[in-house]
Amino acid sequence: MVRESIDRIGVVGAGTMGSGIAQVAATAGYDVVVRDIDTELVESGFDSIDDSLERLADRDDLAESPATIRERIEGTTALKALADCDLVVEAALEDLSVKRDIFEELEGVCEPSVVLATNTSTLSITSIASSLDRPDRVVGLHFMNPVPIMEGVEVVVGEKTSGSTRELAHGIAEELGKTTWESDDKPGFVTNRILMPWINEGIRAYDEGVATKDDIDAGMELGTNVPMGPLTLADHIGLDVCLHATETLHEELGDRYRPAYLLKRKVEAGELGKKTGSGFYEYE
Ligand SMILES: NC(=O)c1ccc[n+]([C@@H]2O[C@H](COP(=O)([O-])OP(=O)(O)OC[C@H]3O[C@@H](n4cnc5c(N)ncnc54)[C@H](O)[C@@H]3O)[C@@H](O)[C@H]2O)c1
Repeated sequence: MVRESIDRIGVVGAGTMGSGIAQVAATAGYDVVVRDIDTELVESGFDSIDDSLERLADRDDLAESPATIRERIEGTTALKALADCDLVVEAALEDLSVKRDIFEELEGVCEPSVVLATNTSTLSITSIASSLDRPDRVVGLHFMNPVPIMEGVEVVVGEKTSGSTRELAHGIAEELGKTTWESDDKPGFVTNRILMPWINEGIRAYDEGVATKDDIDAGMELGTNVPMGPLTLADHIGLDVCLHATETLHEELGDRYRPAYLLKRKVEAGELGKKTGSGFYEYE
């Protein structure tokens, strides 16, 4: 059985997603411990949380003050500080061997009843859990970016994920104010399996001169009612993230997922989108 009563949530990784997950958990009243590999990275995660909480407070979107919410979050560089957590969500690098190592360490640190969730975008839950004694307590809890704003969470069920782990994943996401759907542990799950080829095709259309980048984005926004066209969305996600996800899908699912030529060239040139100030568009 898995532990159902959750008071304290551990988050591994204080980057874009980990800091967002810590923030929504603390906002929902949970005590949170966030772990990253060095103090500066933990501090930078706290800076993002502070900025985001201030913005939400300015819009009257918080029931408590940012300071009260923030007090519930502790930072650490020691994984063993997660020993008394009732649930852990891993949001470290999208790299199978890094995630496997983290889960093996977590298995040594956390009680056997504690569910260990991963926020992976494309990696197999079954592969991440494959070397564990208790793979039944591993599940995908795929939050969307930016976590405090996006309502959806994809629950991904691995080969060995137990029914009680799966139930807990849906339940906790709902406690955090999210709405869930479920995917089997197939490459890219529901979201990235469909989103990444859409972005990739937008990049190919631009590279092959079908239209200007603005017209490709306008065509998809005005013509299909999506909030952002593929090139703008790629810049927001990060072109390196899009390339990595597409390469994983290509490896698993074959030629229809081959990354667009221009996506690879942009990443090699260090033009990763909004985060580097330039991608398909320029940013201040
Ligand atoms: N960014 C997105 O849009 C998005 C959306 C959904 C899911 N994801 C997934 O979430 C995960 C995190 O992505 P991100 O965008 O936050 O990445 P990020 O690079 O912003 O943050 C990752 C953090 O993990 C830390 N880290 C690395 N190894 C660690 C370890 N052993 N222990 C603790 N921390 C460690 C890094 O120092 C870094 O701060 C990835 O699996 C990614 O695929 C990302």
